[in-house]
Amino acid sequence: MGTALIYDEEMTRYKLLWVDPACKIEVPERLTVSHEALIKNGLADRCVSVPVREATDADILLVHSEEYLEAVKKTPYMTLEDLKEFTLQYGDVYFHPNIYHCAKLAAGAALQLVDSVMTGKVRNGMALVRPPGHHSMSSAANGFCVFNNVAIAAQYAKQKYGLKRVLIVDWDVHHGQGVQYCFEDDPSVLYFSWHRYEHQKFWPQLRESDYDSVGKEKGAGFNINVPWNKVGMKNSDYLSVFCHVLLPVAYEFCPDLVLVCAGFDSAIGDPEGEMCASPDIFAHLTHLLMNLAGGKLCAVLEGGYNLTSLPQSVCQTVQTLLGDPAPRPANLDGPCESALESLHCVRSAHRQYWSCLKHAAKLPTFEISTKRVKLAEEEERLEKGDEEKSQEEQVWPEPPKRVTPPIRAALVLPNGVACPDGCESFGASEDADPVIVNKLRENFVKDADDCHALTTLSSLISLVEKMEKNEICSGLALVCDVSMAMMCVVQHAATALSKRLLVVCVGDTAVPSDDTENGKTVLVQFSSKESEEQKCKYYIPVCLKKGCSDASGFLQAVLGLLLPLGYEYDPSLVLLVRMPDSGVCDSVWQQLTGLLQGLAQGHTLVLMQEGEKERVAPTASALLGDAAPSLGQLHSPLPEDVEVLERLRHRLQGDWKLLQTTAPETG
Ligand SMILES: CC(O)(O)NCCCCNCCCN
Ligand SMILES: [Zn+2]
Repeated sequence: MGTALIYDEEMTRYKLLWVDPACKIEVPERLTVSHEALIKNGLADRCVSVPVREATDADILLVHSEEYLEAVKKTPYMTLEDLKEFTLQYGDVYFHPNIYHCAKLAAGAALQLVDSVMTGKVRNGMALVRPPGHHSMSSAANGFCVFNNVAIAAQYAKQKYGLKRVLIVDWDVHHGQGVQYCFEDDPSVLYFSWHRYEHQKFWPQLRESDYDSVGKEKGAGFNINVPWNKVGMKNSDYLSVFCHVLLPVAYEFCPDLVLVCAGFDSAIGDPEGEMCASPDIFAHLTHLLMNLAGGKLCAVLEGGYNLTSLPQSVCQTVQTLLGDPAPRPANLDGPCESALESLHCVRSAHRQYWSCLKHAAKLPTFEISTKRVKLAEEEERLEKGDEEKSQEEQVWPEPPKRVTPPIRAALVLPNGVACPDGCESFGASEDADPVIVNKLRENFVKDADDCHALTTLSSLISLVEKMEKNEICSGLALVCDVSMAMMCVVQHAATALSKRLLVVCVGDTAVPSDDTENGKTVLVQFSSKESEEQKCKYYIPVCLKKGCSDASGFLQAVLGLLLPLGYEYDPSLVLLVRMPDSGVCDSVWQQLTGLLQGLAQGHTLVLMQEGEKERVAPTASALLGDAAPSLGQLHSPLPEDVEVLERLRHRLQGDWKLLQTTAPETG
């Protein structure tokens, strides 16, 4: 299934008609440069074009009051003076004779997107709209927003499709208070937002935008606010919050649909956000959400005011929705202290609501609050100092071209095992390098005349070579001895390949720990066997009580340990090894295979035992980028597993900064 793109140039036909410094950044060009970039990069015509429609009164009344709708209906007939007058009652927003029409189209576009996804016409999609929506409230326009496009879409989806749970992810740099107010007592809609806050000094300066607004009554726990108390947040800060807050909770919540308030003013260069995250981070944020809700994801444009980073970020998002592998994340150096403090506060505020956070460190409230006050005062003084510091022009490299290899998935299968559609069957190329073959023979193939093993191994080696050259994206091999095949690839990668290898071993087996010494290989092993304590930074045994058979424990380990570590390590190849007795179930296996493709530009090589031929189809579908099946609502992970995870994170966070979840104790 494809990706929907919803855009109509009618939504460019309104603009600010008077002087208002607060609103001058919200210009029609935001939409035109974004759409033109999609066309220029050949992404628009890879999408399914879905037309906009006007939201009906009934649609709008799902969120807004009748008096507000009636008032807005009058604006097309107002004089300029009346429009100015009408605007005065709201904050940081402007009206225009054509904005009511455009606001109906923006909301209608979101609904068209929901229909396209829910009816299975497409898998996911993006709506390029203006005016944005997430600040508008039941009876008020605000922050350039007139109707709350995404809130209306959530109510519409619940009503029309009987959805039980909807996740709204708001990565815009402003707090979508309109969305929060709409759902704060509603446990069926989980609203997640990060936003520039600066201890309530940044617009809209609301007390209820802080991390302790967790929702009300039945909705307690279903509102997650991550305040950024400093500007300059980077890719590491964003990924940390996804891995340690949003994803664990989102998987536990198990939404039927994911809506994204896709604001790109959280990208570098934006005058509002003043953050430093690069546009390609949105490829990863999108990718990390694409295995929720069976891939049903609707992204609706909110903010984004830098006419260079906005189109770049839009293209990164749409290209990922189309299934293209994400670019390797630029050098991730760990979250900053302010971000860690916010992370700690949010996890602590939600401990009581989400079992994945149950063991999150508590907030020493007294100490943290006084520390925060001290910090804020300190910042106040600094702020005074650099009042005149204007926003220096930020520059950043053009996001890398994301070329998809001609072969998406290559499979090395024994005779008689069918190769699923979309995959290429891969055999040892005749020109297998004799030197390598001989070395294999010596090192790995026990009885030298076992030509079957030899051909399989040389197929593996040439497969790895072709992945290295980006001729093949991912691979899957059924081998007679998984451990031996793993050692062979590790050995080859360590010597022949110049880059880093991440080995993810699912299940018990002896692993080549000596090879992890050289820092070229990181090996993470999930098993139920306590392994002898390895002090090596590069061999990480994750011992789970029920091994990989307990979905929630295993998944929390993947989200809270493997992913952050994998992002920080930034391998050029991921080797995913499934041991015969791993006990991992198909849906968890597919989630893992899907999530890991956010690393190494999707270069994932899967090794499985020959006997597991019924695993070929589900694994191949994950390698082809199909969304993994939903895991269902996860029960609490076993306390022992959470304990193991916390201890591991604590032990490793000195070496792996993205594992941190609390600010280092300051002296
Ligand atoms: C959709 C959105 O979240 O991007 N709207 C942002 C509204 C910002 C209002 N304040 C502007 C002050 C000018 N420096
Ligand atoms: Zn914004």
